[in-house]
Amino acid sequence: MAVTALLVDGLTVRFGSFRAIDALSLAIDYGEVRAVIGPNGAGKTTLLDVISGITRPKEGRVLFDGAFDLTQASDSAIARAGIRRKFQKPSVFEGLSVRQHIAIGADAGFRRALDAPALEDRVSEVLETVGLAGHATHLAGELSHGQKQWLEIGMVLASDPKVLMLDEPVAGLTDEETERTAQLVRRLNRPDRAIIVVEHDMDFVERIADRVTVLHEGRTLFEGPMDKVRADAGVIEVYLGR
Ligand SMILES: Nc1ncnc2c1ncn2[C@@H]1O[C@H](COP(=O)(O)OP(=O)(O)OP(=O)(O)O)[C@@H](O)[C@H]1O
Repeated sequence: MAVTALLVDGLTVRFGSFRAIDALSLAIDYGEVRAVIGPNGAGKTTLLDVISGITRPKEGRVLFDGAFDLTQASDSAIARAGIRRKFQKPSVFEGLSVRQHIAIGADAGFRRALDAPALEDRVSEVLETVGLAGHATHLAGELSHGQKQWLEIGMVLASDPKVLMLDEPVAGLTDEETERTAQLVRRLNRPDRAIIVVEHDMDFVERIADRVTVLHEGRTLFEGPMDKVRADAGVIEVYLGR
């Protein structure tokens, strides 16, 4: 039986009189990669902002593990609970090494305190996972755009997240980098982790997502596997056919 990681329940976010999220309800399970797609302004980033504790809703709840209402918690408490996000634009520290970045991610985020050897092991494991082991001593400023994206994913991963949110992870990447990112996201999938990806690249979404939620005007227009999403007349009309 699938276990729900996040339950979004009757969520409404208003900016003035405009409803960016409109009575939205959805559930995201542990063990799944969920893509959230939809046209510009559909409310995708706003949803991630609510889950991260950056934006407060007007109504509704977001329950983590069935009990912890994220809409009542601070962004730091949410991060400490293991709900982590990679923002759209990479913002690495150009003068720090790749290894230092991952160590910061592990040190700042890991839910169990790690002693020095365990921290080293964790950093090496993450470097291997994100494909940057060969660049460990390089400065972040020397990395390509794609490598910076993987470095940021590595920083988040180093904290051992239970919920991992990726906002447009392949924007601006080459086809080869996109393919490597798809393989990486699938590797990050685990039974005790939920992964949420907001992305406009539909071929990438097809490669990574177990299920897809299509948002339109702050509501769910369609939810299901990508082949059903591609075939849905409503989704084609408001998004895919454009
Ligand atoms: N702080 C804000 N103040 C006013 N309006 C906002 C604010 N943040 C978002 N909005 C509006 O809410 C709507 C949803 O925005 P959001 O960024 O969530 O969309 P999105 O689906 O992520 O779009 P995109 O694909 O372009 O990133 C948009 O119309 C946007 O202009």
